[in-house]
Amino acid sequence: MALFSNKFEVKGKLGVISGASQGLGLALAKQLYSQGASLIIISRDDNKLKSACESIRKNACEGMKQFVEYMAADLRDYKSSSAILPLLGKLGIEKIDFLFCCAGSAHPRYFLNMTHEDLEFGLQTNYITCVNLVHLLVKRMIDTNALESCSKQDSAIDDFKKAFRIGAKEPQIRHIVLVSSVVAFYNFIGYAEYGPSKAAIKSFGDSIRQELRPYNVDVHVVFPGNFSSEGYAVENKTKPEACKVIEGSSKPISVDKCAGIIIKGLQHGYMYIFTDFIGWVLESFSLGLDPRQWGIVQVFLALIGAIIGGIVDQIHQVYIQGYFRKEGGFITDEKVSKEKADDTEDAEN
Ligand SMILES: NC(=O)C1=CN([C@@H]2O[C@H](COP(=O)(O)OP(=O)(O)OC[C@H]3O[C@@H](n4cnc5c(N)ncnc54)[C@H](OP(=O)(O)O)[C@@H]3O)[C@@H](O)[C@H]2O)C=CC1
Ligand SMILES: CCCCCCCCCCCCCCCC(=O)[C@@H](N)CO
Repeated sequence: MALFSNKFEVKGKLGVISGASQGLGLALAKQLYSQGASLIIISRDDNKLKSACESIRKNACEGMKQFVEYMAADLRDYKSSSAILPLLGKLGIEKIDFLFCCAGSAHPRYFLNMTHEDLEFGLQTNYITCVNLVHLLVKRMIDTNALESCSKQDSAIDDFKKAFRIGAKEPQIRHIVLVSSVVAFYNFIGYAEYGPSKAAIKSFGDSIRQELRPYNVDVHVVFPGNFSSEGYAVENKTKPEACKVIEGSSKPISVDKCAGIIIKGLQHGYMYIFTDFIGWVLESFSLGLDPRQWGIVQVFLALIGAIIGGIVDQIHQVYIQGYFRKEGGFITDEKVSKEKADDTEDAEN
């Protein structure tokens, strides 16, 4: 007997997942496929996509007629990404039931060592890939009949009931899931190329959640802490030590565990989903007009955050001062990679 009504039932449904050739996107695809969904996965690399489809198919749901297809496209480029539309036509797909935007990557380093290409790459890869795909598919998700049940004579009570889906039989809700990061609530050294794009995803999600709800589309934003994916291994190669120290409270979890937490959060109907405690705490510290999870507790945490937040930031600032002093001033990327090489050498001896 389920303790709550599942607000994210995917059996027999069709979903699109970007960034699903590896990492979180692939882990989500496997779990959703095992729950009976059919999928179209999108990323750039054809070979990675082919092997991802094979590994997804190994998780077939007993007795379900389902499929997994892929499209290779660089989602930074709107024109080539729009090939998803004729692909849907070819597959005879009218409507998409859920969309996960997982494409993205972090390349943490010192801002003083970043090139403008690094900064542009970060924005394109983390923000534009998300907005392009949502823009391309949203009209295949909205329920254009939903507003027909409203009439000009409706009262404010009727609006309230419709906004909170009270009374009427549960309409079919479709879901857009945007993957941001904990750094959207608190950014720090090393993530100048990455954090702003993740904060932009939060803001983008907040805007379209308001606009799309009357069309029976729920927009969720996921704020993962660290998890051990291929991307996480890559980002740690350039991540400054100071960045690792500050994000230390976000211990990396497995990518499968992360995917499981996200799907559970969607089934509970959360609009904001966190994969570790510190992410939920940091949202509480900057609650504003955001959706809540254990809202009463978050309000008390917001007060605590208002009191100690400034002190925590000053502690980090003093730490950075000492870090640079010990490093002897300006830290170049060469120095960082030499540090890594020395570490590896020490480890091997
Ligand atoms: N790992 C972590 O600790 C955290 C990660 N996140 C976020 O979660 C998401 C998934 O992370 P993770 O699994 O670690 O990432 P990975 O780097 O392991 O995988 C990223 C995926 O995105 C695809 N991708 C990258 N660029 C593009 C592009 N321009 N167009 C289409 N597809 C693209 C890649 O495929 P291909 O190379 O074939 O294009 C790959 O499938 C990312 O948005 C990341 O920022 C958030 C918080 C923590
Ligand atoms: C009392 C409260 C004190 C708060 C102290 C501050 C803690 C900051 C934790 C930040 C965790 C950031 C995880 C980033 C994950 C990510 O997105 C990267 N792996 C890129 O992929």
